[in-house]
Amino acid sequence: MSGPDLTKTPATAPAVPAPTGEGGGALLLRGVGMDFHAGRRRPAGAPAIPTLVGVDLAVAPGEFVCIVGASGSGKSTLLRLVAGLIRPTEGQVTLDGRPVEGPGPERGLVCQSGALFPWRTAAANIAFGLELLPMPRAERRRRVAWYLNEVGLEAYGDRLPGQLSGGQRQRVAIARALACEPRVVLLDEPFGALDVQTKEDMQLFLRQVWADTGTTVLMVTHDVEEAVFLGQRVVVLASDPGRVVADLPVRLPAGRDLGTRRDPAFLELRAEVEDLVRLHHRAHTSRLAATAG
Ligand SMILES: Nc1ncnc2c1ncn2[C@@H]1O[C@H](COP(=O)(O)OP(=O)(O)OP(=O)(O)O)[C@@H](O)[C@H]1O
Repeated sequence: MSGPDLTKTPATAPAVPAPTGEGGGALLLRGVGMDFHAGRRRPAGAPAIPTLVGVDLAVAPGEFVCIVGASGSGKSTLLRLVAGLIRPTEGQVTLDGRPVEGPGPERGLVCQSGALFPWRTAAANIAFGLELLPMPRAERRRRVAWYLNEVGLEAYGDRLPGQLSGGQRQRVAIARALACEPRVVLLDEPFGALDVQTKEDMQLFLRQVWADTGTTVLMVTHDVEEAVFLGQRVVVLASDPGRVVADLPVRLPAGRDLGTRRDPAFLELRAEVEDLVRLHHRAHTSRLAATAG
């Protein structure tokens, strides 16, 4: 993986060394299970089946892994467990050998809506996480400038989120997550709300940012094409209970462009993953029908 492109650093902002993946980012889920109602009275109508069971997943430092699966298969739950927003009822999540016990700056989360602070400018949004870290003000300013530049928004630092397009807002959200130089970036359907063209641009942009920073990426998407285009591996979840049913390597060149989508290897893997998602979705809906009947 290449290092950061320092030629892109603005004259006013000396280069901030970006993470290279050598600083860690090894994620391990061992026997992870999540039952939201464990040990509590189950609310009427709540499913008796746990959300996730027996999830084993290893992500190497600097790897880009995508998770796909039908709606309700537990994709977001898995990401929230890794983010430390919720604790598993079974098993353990570790980052570089240390148990994940809550949120932390070494794991940056980006969700579909971006969730920017509407009263803060783009630059101030990116600065937010840095303000919580012990860091001289000049260093914070340098990092904000570097990441604004990295996401191609150096001219937009003073804009409020309401004055940015959807794609620009997501770029700010990604820059905000990256600015703390996390060992792992967690992305939950980050481009789900964007139009097709902007989504394609953002996918290319994300591959570039990943190549520049070398950070580990774990991304949830329901878009199989996006997962195969972006990931080095695609993990497929099935529902009821949510579990891993496939973990497939993406054997495509590292330098991906829009032509990659016409590569026979791409088309073959996309079809294989779509079939798996469909198969497990059908099995799920027939189980529901049988229960209702
Ligand atoms: N806080 C919660 N309390 C109870 N159940 C929950 C909670 N969060 C999620 N669930 C349940 O866990 C299951 C998986 O939800 P999750 O959002 O992880 O799925 P998903 O695969 O991300 O779905 P989608 O693709 O529709 O976003 C669902 O049945 C959902 O109702």
